[in-house]
Amino acid sequence: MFSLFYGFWKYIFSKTEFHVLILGIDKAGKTTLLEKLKALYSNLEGLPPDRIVPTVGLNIGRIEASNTKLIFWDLGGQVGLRTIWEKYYEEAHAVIYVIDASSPLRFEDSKSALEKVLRHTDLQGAPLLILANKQVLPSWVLMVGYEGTVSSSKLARYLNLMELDERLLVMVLLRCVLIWQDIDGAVSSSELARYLDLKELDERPYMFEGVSAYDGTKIKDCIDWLVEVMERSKRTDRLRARAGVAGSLNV
Ligand SMILES: Nc1nc2c(ncn2[C@@H]2O[C@H](COP(=O)(O)OP(=O)(O)OP(=O)(O)O)[C@@H](O)[C@H]2O)c(=O)[nH]1
Ligand SMILES: [Mg+2]
Repeated sequence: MFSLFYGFWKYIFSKTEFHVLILGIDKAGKTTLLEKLKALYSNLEGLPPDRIVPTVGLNIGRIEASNTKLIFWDLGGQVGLRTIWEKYYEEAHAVIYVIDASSPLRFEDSKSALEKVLRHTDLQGAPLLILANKQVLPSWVLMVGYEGTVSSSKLARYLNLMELDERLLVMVLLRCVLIWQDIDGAVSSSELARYLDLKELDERPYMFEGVSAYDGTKIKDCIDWLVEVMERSKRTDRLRARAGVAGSLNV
């Protein structure tokens, strides 16, 4: 009798748990996003961006949002590591696919990696959130300003490199302008959607959104959407039914 009540109590009050895969090619900003999620939804600080290194194995993050538990699996995006992704497909309720929207030269690689993900039968019907990341500029770029030229002395003051000789300073300046132009070119989520022109999205819920994993812009809106679609998704029903069958076989 007790176990019956306990089971009922657990059914009513326990929070639904969802597994969300964070995928995308290397340097897209997946781990930065994971650390930002931890910071936004828990008391944990989350690693600052300058302490994040390329992922080789798996990073796991747990948060609670909209009365559910979300478990994120963040995998490495380097070419040799992408074969590991599919080992996690079967258990995933949804996928967040991160794209560096400031690096058009890498869009083709992002697109083909994503198409491969979408073709995999183990991810059938999984809701998909595509993030056009890096929409917000780092603080030093904001400081020197969008318009007008950056004076070398102003930049030097900020970089605190006054002791370098002039030639080196010019090189540093050139590098900064290159980075600046790259970031300045971040494409919007709708432009990215047009470029990707994905064909296999029909039966799954999906959304494109421009975000910044650095400062958290739009991240909470994305998580709200994701929770809502996972709760309504047929895939969630299928995973639940399978877990139920597995549970009853274990009794
Ligand atoms: N400007 C800007 N840079 C970002 C943003 N998010 C991540 N980055 C930078 O992008 C680089 C790669 O970030 P990671 O989070 O390590 O990328 P990743 O997708 O986890 O890369 P792998 O682990 O190699 O697959 C780092 O230098 C980050 O600081 C962002 O929103 N804006
Ligand atoms: Mg990473």
